[in-house]
Amino acid sequence: MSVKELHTINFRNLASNKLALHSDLNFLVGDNGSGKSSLLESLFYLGHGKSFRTSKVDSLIQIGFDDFIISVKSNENTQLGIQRNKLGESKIKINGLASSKLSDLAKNIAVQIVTPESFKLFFGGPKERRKFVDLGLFHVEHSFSSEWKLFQRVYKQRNACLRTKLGLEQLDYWTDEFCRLSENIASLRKGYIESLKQELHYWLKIMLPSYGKDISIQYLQGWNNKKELSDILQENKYKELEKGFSLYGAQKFDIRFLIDNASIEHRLSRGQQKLFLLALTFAQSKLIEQVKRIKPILLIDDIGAELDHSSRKAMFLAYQQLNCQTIISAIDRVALEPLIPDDNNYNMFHVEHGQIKAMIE
Ligand SMILES: Nc1ncnc2c1ncn2[C@@H]1O[C@H](COP(=O)(O)OP(=O)(O)OP(=O)(O)O)[C@@H](O)[C@H]1O
Repeated sequence: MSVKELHTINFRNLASNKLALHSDLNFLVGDNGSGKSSLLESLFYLGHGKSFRTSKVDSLIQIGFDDFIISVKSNENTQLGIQRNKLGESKIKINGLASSKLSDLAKNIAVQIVTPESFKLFFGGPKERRKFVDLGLFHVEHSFSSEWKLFQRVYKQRNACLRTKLGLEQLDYWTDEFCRLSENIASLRKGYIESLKQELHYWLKIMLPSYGKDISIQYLQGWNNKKELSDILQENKYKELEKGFSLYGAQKFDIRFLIDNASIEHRLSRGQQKLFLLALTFAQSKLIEQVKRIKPILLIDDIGAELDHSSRKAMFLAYQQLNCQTIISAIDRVALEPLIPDDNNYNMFHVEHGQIKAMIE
């Protein structure tokens, strides 16, 4: 999918803005605090039903208003919209029809983002890495979403037995289910990470050619992979009862990015790490595109941060092969120079005090 028109009302500092987007490449230029990230956030919100910056919906609604609306028309004639109010109530519309599920929106639009905060993938806790992998899996592996929902239900029930110690006779039942679902989910994740690794190498060859072949992703499934999960849980039964929650299982998975067995963050500079993040996101976008009929939309916030001229050029070479609708923001036009195609086939927007205007180049 590519967005033809994006309309925001009362989202952050963006009052009412209607943007006619280019089907390939779009640039947003504006000073600090003008509203660039907010615009990217609005499109991300439509695709994910949540922000990449906050879990507080109130802070997304423009100060002094009660709700916000984000809607898009696609080049394929799909119309999607979401309205969210201060009480946390959402109204979702897909092609004019009301829907009650945020996941229905995500079935129609896939949005990927790289921001200066994306470094959390290396430096943050496992939560960020789990989110990244599961987002890809949600789009690429159809059975993942239902297996994961089921797993979470069983995980909660098992934890309740461990915590309250009231349903100990039921613990064995929930443990069997927990093991079965953990194994299923671990195998889906493992398969996905194998595909991601292969795809990643293609993009690293373009963006980080001198490191590409030495980079690998290590998958840690959430328990020692040389043992059966059921045996581990049996061995640790009293430890888990003492703690009151599950210590092993699919909820505990993590991934590591390595160069010759050393963590990436110790071997690559900040700029190189950003190129790695972009390569990873491009790889994920490509996998999503291969499986879904919907092409992902790629958002890159503050491209100038961390990347020098030649890194931005390398990113542009890769972008040209990606063939996804992309919106890139920067503080000034100079930061965008290595990315601007000679054929003028792009749209440029200027953002100022929450107002977005198309610029004639
Ligand atoms: N709910 C809200 N209502 C009104 N204004 C808001 C709200 N939330 C945030 N803002 C303001 O919106 C402005 C735009 O923020 P945003 O992060 O989009 O800027 P930006 O253009 O991406 O800046 P930078 O280049 O510094 O990243 C900020 O000044 C912020 O204080």
